[in-house]
Amino acid sequence: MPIDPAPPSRQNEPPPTRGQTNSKSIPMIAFFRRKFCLILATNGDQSVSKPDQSVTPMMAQFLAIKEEYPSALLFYRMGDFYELFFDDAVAAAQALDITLTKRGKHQGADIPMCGVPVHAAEGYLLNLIRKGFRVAVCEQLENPKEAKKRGAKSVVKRGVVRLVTPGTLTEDTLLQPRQSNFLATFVQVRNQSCLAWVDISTGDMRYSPCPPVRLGPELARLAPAEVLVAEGALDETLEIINEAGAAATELPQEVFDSTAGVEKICKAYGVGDLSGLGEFSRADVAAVSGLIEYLSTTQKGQLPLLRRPVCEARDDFVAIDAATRKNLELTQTLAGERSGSLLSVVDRSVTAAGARLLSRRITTPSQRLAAIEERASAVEFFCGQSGLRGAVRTALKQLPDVERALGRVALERSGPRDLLALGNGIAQAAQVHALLAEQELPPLLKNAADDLKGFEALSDELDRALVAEPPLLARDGGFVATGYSAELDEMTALRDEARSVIARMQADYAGQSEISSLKIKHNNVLGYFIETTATHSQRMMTAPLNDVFIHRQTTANAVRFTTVELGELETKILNAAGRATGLELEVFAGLCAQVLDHAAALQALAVSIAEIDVAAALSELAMAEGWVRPVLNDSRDFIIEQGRHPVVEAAIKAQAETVFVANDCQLTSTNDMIWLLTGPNMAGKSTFLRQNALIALLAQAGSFVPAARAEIGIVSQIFSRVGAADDLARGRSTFMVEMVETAAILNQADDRALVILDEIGRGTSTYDGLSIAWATLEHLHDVNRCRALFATHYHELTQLTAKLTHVDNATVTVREYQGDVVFLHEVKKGAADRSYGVQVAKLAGLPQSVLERAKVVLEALERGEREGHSKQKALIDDLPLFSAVAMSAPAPSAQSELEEVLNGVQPDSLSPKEALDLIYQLKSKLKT
Ligand SMILES: Nc1ncnc2c1ncn2[C@@H]1O[C@H](COP(=O)(O)OP(=O)(O)OP(=O)(O)O)[C@@H](O)[C@H]1O
Repeated sequence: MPIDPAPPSRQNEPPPTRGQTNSKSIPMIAFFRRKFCLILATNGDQSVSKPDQSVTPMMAQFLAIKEEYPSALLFYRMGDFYELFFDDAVAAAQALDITLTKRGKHQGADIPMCGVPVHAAEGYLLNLIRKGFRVAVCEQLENPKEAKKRGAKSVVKRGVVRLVTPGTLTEDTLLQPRQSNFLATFVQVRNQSCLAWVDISTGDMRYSPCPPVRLGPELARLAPAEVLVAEGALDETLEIINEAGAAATELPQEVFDSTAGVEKICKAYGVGDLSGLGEFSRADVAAVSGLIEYLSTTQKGQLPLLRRPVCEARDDFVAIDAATRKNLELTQTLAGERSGSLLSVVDRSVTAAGARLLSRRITTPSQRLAAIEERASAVEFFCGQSGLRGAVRTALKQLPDVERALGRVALERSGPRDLLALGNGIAQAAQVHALLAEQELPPLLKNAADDLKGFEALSDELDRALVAEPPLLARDGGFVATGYSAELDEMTALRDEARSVIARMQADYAGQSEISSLKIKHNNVLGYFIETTATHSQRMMTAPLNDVFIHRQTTANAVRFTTVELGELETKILNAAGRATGLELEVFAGLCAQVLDHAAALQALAVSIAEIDVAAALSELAMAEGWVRPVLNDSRDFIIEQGRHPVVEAAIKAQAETVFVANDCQLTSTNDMIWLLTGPNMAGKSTFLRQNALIALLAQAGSFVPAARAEIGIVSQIFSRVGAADDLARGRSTFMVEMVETAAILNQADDRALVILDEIGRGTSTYDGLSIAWATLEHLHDVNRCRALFATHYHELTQLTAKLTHVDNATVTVREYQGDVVFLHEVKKGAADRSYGVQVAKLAGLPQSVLERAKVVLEALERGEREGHSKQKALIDDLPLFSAVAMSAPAPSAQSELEEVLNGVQPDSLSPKEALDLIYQLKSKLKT
C-alpha cells in the first residue's frame, strides 16, 4: 500500500515514546558502535555523503546519526511516521513497494524520501529484515516543547534506540511462534573453537566446542537467523553460513576478546566468578561474551533475560550432518516445505513453546540413555492416562507464550497484553499443576509439575490489575482494572466524569450555603469558580461560610468565589488525563518489576510447560498411530519388528488407497551389521532405509516409534546418502555430490553410527559405479564396523555376503502378474534377481516402442552376460543399431481412426438413417 509521504501530523511532533536510551550505557555503546559499524559498512553500505553548510538542522541531525549506522536503514522518527532519506529511502521504497518522494535539497539535489506510519512499522520491519536489511530505529528522545526551551529553531533530540537484525527479533509479529530464532556466533581462538547461540525471545543461551569441520552440520541443526563472526573470518565461513540460510555479520576482533569477555559474562549474569556458571574454554568465553556484547549494542544496553549458558558437549547428541538432515526431511522437505516433513507428522503439541522444544528434540536427538529414558517414561505415563492427557492438553491449549512475553518484559519492549498473557499463563499453569498434583508421576513430569506452582500472589496481582482486553501499548492507557489503584480510579473518574464531579460539588455547596441558585462555572481567565448573586454574596463573605468560600471577583451582576477544594479539584481535573496515563505507566512498570522478580521461576515454568506439552503430544501421537516405546541399551543392535515410515504411512493413509506394509530390520553386532538390500525399482527400498533411520532418531528424541517392537543400541551418528541433486552453485555434479557425501560417511562413521546408503555409484558408468559400491561396502564392514543398510541395483554385490561375515542380503518382494509387476513392499532375507526396471518404466508411461526395444536389448545383454564377455559383445553387435529408428512408426490405433471419422461428422446435418449407418461403420472399425 503506498504511504502518504507528508502527513500533517508530522508538523507537530508528539512526546517521546517509551524505550529511551539507557543513559548509563551511552559512552560504552557509542564507543563500540563506531567500531563495529565501520565493519558493518563493508556489508552493504547505505552511507550518504557528509553534510554541507546549507543543510537544515534536522537534516544535519539525520546525517550525523546515519553516519553511525551506514549498513542499516535508518528509521528516523518524525511524529507519527518513520521516515527514510537518501539511499535508504530508495532501497526501502523498492523493497516495500511504497511511494518514493522527495523532501528538500542536499548539495543542490533533491533528497529522496519515503515513510512508514509508526503504528504499522512492525510489518514493514519484518519485510525488510526478511529481505536481508538491518534497521536502526531512531526515536525522538524529548518532546517538542522541551526542544523549544533551547531556542525556537532547536531540533528535537533523537537517538537510535534499537538496531533490528534477523537474530535479534522479539516481537510476536516478527517471529514464527513454533520456531526458535537463533543468533549464533562462531569463534576460533588459537586451536580452540566454539559455536554459541542464543534465542533472545526466550533467553535460551548455549555453547558447544565446535571444530571448523563441524560448523556446517551444527548450523544445519540450529538453522540460526544470523551468525556473527570476527573480522577476517568471513572468508572461510561465509559460504557455510549462507548455506544454512543465515545472515552473516562481521564484527571487530575486540568484540570477541576472551580476556575482557570474562567480565562481560560475569556482569551479564550477575556473578563474581565465571566458574559459578560452568566450565569455559577461551573460545567459549569469546563466543558467549561476543553474543552478549552484540545484544547489548543492538538493544542499546538493555540485555534480554538470559538463561545460564548451557554447554552442549558434542557426544551428548546424535551427530547428523547437513546432507543427512536434508535427505531425511526432518523439519522440511527437499522442496523446502514444512508439510510432509517428519516434524509436521509428529508434532501434536498444543503450545508454541512445546512445538519449539519438540523441534529441538527432533533436530538434536540425545545419546544419553538416562535422559532418553526419562523422556520416554513421561510419554508412557500419558499413554496410560488418556483422560488425564486430554484434560492436560485442553488446559495447555489456553496457555499463551509465557517464554516470549517474559522476554519482552525484560527488554522493556512489552505491552499490557504481555502482562495479561503472563497472568493467564500462570493461572493456566496452576490448573495443569492441579491436574497432575495427585498423580504418581515419573521424575521428569514430577519436576516439571513442581515448577508450575507458587505464583498465586503474582497471578492475583496481575488478575486484579489488568482489564480483560488491554491495548497493545502501555502508552495507550486504559488497561488497569477499576479498583486496583484508588488514585488512578480517582483520576480516571475525574477525567471521564469531570462534569458530574463538579455537579456533585455544586449541590454540596448549595446545601452548605443554603443558596440554591449557587453555580460552579468555568472560564478561561479564572478557570473553575463558584458564582452567586450580589444578594447572596454577603452571607458567603461572613462567618462561618467565609472560612470555606474565598472571594475572587465581583462583577456587575455576580460575585465569584473559589474554595481550596475547588482549586484542588481544578488542578486535578486539569492534570487528570496526564496523571491517569502517568499512573497507568507507573502501575505497568510496577507490574513488570514484579514479574521480573519472578523471572527465573517463570522461565522454569515456561520450560516445564513445554516439557509437559511435548510428553503429552508424543503420547497422543503414539496412541493414535499405534507406536511403541523403544527399548534402548548400550548394545550395538538395531532390532525393529514391524517398522513403518511415519511420513509415507501418513501419506498412504490420507489417500486411503492401500495400507503401509510394516517391515522388520535386524542388525546385530554378533550377526549381521549390514543389510544389503536389492529389489525392483519402486519396491520400497528407500522407504525402508529412511524409516529405520527415522525410528532410531525418534527413539533417541525420547519419542515412541512406529513399530511393533524396537530394541536399539544407542546410535552416535546417523548418516544418510539417499538420492542427490546437482549442486551447480558449488560447481558439483550429481556424481560429485554423491561422492563427497559418501566420503564424509566413510571418514567419520564410528562403530555406533547408523548409516543408510541408497544406490551408491549409480551416477557413473556401470563398472565404475559397481566398483565404488563394492569398495564402500567393504570399508563399512571392515573399517567403520557400523550398522548399515545398503540399497543397490548392482546385483553382483549380493555375492559379497560369502566374503563379508557381517553382511546379509535382504530384498523387497514383488510379484509378476501377466508381464506386469505388483509391488508387495515386503522386506525379506535373500537377494533379488532382477530390477524390473522395464516394467516400472511401463507404469510410468514410456512409449510402447521404447519399451519393446528396451526388452530386446535387456534380453541380449542378459544372455551375453550368461555366456561370457566376448559373447555379450557379439550379441550387442547383432542388435541392429538403428532398429528403434528403423522400426515402423506405430500403426495408428483403432481408437484414432474412430476419432478421425468422428471428427469429420457434422451431427446437425445427419439424418436418422445416416446416424444409424455411422454407428455401424464405427462398430466395424472398432472390430478391425
Ligand atoms: N512398506 C510400504 N508399504 C506401502 N507402500 C510402500 C512401502 N514402501 C514404499 N511404498 C510405496 O512405494 C513407493 C516407492 O518406494 P521407494 O521410493 O522406497 O522405492 P525404491 O525401491 O527405493 O525405488 P527406486 O529403486 O526406484 O528408487 C513409495 O512412494 C510408497 O508410496
